[in-house]
Amino acid sequence: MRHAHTVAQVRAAEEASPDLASGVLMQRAARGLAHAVIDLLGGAYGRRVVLLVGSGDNGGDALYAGAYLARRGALVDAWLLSERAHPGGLAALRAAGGRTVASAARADVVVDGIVGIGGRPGLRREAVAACRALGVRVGADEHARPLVVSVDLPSGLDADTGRVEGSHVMADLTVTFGTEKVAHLVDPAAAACGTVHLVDIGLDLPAAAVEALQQADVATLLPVPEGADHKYTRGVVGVRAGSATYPGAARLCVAGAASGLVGMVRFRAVDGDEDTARRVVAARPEVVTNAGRVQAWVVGSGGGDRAADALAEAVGDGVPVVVDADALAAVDGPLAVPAVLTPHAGELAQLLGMERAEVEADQLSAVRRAADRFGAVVLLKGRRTLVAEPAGRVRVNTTGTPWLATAGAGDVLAGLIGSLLAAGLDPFDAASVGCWLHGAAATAASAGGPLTASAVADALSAAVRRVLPTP
Ligand SMILES: NC(=O)C1=CN([C@@H]2O[C@H](COP(=O)(O)OP(=O)(O)OC[C@H]3O[C@@H](n4cnc5c(N)ncnc54)[C@H](O)[C@@H]3O)[C@@H](O)[C@H]2O)[C@@H](O)CC1
Ligand SMILES: Nc1ncnc2c1ncn2[C@@H]1O[C@H](COP(=O)(O)OP(=O)(O)O)[C@@H](O)[C@H]1O
Ligand SMILES: [K+]
Repeated sequence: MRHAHTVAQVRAAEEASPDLASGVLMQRAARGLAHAVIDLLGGAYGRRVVLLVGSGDNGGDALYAGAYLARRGALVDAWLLSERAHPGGLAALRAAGGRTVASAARADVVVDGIVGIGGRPGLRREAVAACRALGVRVGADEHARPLVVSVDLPSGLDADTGRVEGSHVMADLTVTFGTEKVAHLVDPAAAACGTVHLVDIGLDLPAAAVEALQQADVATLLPVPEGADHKYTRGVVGVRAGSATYPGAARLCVAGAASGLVGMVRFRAVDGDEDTARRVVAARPEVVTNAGRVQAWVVGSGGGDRAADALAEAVGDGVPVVVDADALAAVDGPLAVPAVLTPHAGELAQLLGMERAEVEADQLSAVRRAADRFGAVVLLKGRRTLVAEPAGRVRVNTTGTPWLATAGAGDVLAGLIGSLLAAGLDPFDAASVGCWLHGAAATAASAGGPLTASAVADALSAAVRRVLPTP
């Protein structure tokens, strides 16, 4: 599991550490930072390193790491952006042969120690000017540039929210300490961090604010059939998706449900259209289309005008339900059954009465608000899909590829989550394991190239197999 904590949690853990006062925490941080820079550059000797140094301990980390790099033969210049700089770090850098400079134009790597978790969002004018002089991207501008390593957090980001306000550094690599921060995992801030490398400095931390499943976590959560299981004990997932207008959505949702994680998939067309059902069975002969019991329903993908009725009928069955696409419009408060709502940003904006841009700018608070208001697990789809439950836990998904942004991919995801619910996972685990597998299948099927929703569905069984221990 990857964990992200808030600044307040990190501060409290640092205060409680016996190694804070002696400066040992900072030494661990700086050494980890220096090693990450050496790994990135493939060595230190002869490399031109410019440190951008702010007034706080974030600048101190950069200075001590600079001293370490200078001792290994790097040419290290520290550009001090404030009249104050960490005195111990400055002395260490000078003793190692590093220099302080008032400007610089060229570097193999820029180490961004302007501001870390102690900063307010946005960059000051001098910091923006220094970044520009060195070709460090601040926000969306693009030009030829050196590698940029941010210390703890790309300067200018808000550590706790995932929001972006004002200018900020765009990093290739962010080296963080003790634990990840929310901004490392949650978009849009996460998109500014590049690769995130965590250095353990020995902090003792409480439960995380945000977490991200890793393959090992998915392996422990996956439903695996046992000796005496039969198809009904493994679970039956019901799909009420597609319509005469959108018959493809029915097939894609069923394909997501039919990756083999449940004993049976039962399909019912939302508008009762027999043609849709026939086409689903033609594509997937293992799917049954008669009425009967299910352990979870998926409702709404491509469901057209009758999705609200289909949702009401599914809820009437008293089993957990995945509410997707057209059925989301019928949700105006908590449902009578455990539910996973699967909106993209536009659908979540409608659910909350907000603008889409507001949801995209503050994804974490929007998904938390929706989980609280609808008393359900809410999965907000995007590059970094978020899964929130009413009790406050949040997971962020880090698998996938931008090629997954393709029509019908959401139908596959809804079916997959439904199958995990029917197999017995609770809604929070079903949603977060579902988007992890969906992203992993997409990455494998894409292999760096174009992707269709059908290809994602076809790759699901193999993605599950890769997670399971080898027999
Ligand atoms: N406390 C500890 O034990 C450890 C702290 N560490 C480092 O310490 C950092 C936190 O240090 P600080 O609490 O000194 O805070 P920072 O160094 O993150 O920032 C505070 C300083 O930046 C200035 N500042 C605030 N907003 C700014 C902005 N938008 N633009 C430019 N300057 C701004 C403030 O005037 C203040 O002097 C962490 O991010 C991490 O890098 C690490 O060394 C690990 C151990
Ligand atoms: N930039 C991106 N990078 C990775 N995955 C993405 C990106 N944009 C969207 N996705 C994923 O693609 C899928 C799109 O689903 P959705 O918007 O519901 O499409 P549809 O309604 O056509 O099925 C979601 O799983 C979402 O998380
Ligand atoms: K920084």
